[in-house]
Amino acid sequence: MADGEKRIVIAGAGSIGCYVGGCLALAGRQVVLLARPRIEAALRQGGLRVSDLEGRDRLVKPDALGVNADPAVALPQADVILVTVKSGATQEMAALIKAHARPDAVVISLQNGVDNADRLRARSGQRTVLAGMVPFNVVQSPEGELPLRVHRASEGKVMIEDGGLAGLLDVAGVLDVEGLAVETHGDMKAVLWGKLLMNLNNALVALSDLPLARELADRRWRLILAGQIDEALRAMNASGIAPARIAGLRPALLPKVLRLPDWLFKLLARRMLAIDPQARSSMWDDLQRGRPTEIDELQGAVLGLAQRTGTPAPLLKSVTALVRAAEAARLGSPGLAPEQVVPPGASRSA
Ligand SMILES: NC(=O)C1=CN([C@@H]2O[C@H](COP(=O)(O)OP(=O)(O)OC[C@H]3O[C@@H](n4cnc5c(N)ncnc54)[C@H](OP(=O)(O)O)[C@@H]3O)[C@@H](O)[C@H]2O)C=CC1
Ligand SMILES: CC(C)(CO)C(=O)C(=O)O
Repeated sequence: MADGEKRIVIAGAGSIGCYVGGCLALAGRQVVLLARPRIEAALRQGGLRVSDLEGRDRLVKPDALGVNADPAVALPQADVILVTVKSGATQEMAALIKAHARPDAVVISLQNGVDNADRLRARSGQRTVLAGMVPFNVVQSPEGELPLRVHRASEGKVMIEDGGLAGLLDVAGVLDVEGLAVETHGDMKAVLWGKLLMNLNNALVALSDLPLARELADRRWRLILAGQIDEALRAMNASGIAPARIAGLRPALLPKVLRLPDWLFKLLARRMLAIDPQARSSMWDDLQRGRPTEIDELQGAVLGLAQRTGTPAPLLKSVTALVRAAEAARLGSPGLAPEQVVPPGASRSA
């Protein structure tokens, strides 16, 4: 079977799943979106609108979309399964894949966090599982809007583990299509830890209620992000983890760039600030929808390293506690000011 004919199942059609699945369907790939009934109904009724920062705005008509809410129907069709559920649902999705997918289906995690591919590997049977990393943010239209719209609000290439599947699957050949740039990478561990450094900002966006571009433009928030990254780099260094470059920058330079005055940051960090004014973070989406966040897989992963290596992490602890409180309150983003996030006595510029 030619790579372009492989059947791709999107396991968890939300923001990332609908964006990736929509681009693939528009490129003529055979795609089935495994969705919750609410999203299934919206897609069947209005189709899927897929737009991006570069000005593309395309519609996949309802009859051109494969969508199903039943894993027993969707998963057995897959040659390739792209897992796009939040980390808290990885285990459940792994069990569904084990129960319903063909043994030769290749599973690819397109999730944040550093160990979702390992979780899938451990629980989805003997299948080949590859780690992936999505660098861009996707904004989903408010519930009820038809057609459901997913907008890629920033840029970047999706990285997927070079799995040495010679002859079996040319990952980039299947997935690299218009609107979705995909490349393989030989060291996904470094890529995922590098991405996690940037994802430490997801919580700040979620706590502040600010769009990402406005939050990053404010040095008071950048100092908190820089402080978290310092703590994370110390814990990673003590654990022998070397994160990959982020937004073209060596990780050690990130805190320095983030601490620059606003005017200089805006000048030098143009690539980091190329973001749609509406984009926030996936953790903000979770707080707004009253769902559990990925704080355990993001700040929590670094806190685990810090605890094991005895490196201090007061800012990461404070941010984690605030996100947990907001999750428990289920009132959406608490709209905190930067001063409310820094623990008493701690320095943002540590
Ligand atoms: N959003 C973004 O911009 C970015 C997200 N990411 C990462 O990508 C991953 C996915 O995030 P995102 O797309 O935002 O998440 P979403 O919550 O928007 O999408 C996940 C979807 O999967 C659904 N789902 C969960 N379990 C099942 C199931 N068993 N069967 C069918 N559907 C299911 C969820 O429904 P329900 O909620 O009802 O359970 C939800 O609709 C996360 O790890 C995130 O961190 C990475 C980069 C950017
Ligand atoms: C915002 C972005 C793209 C980077 O932090 C992200 O990964 C998310 O929203 O989860």
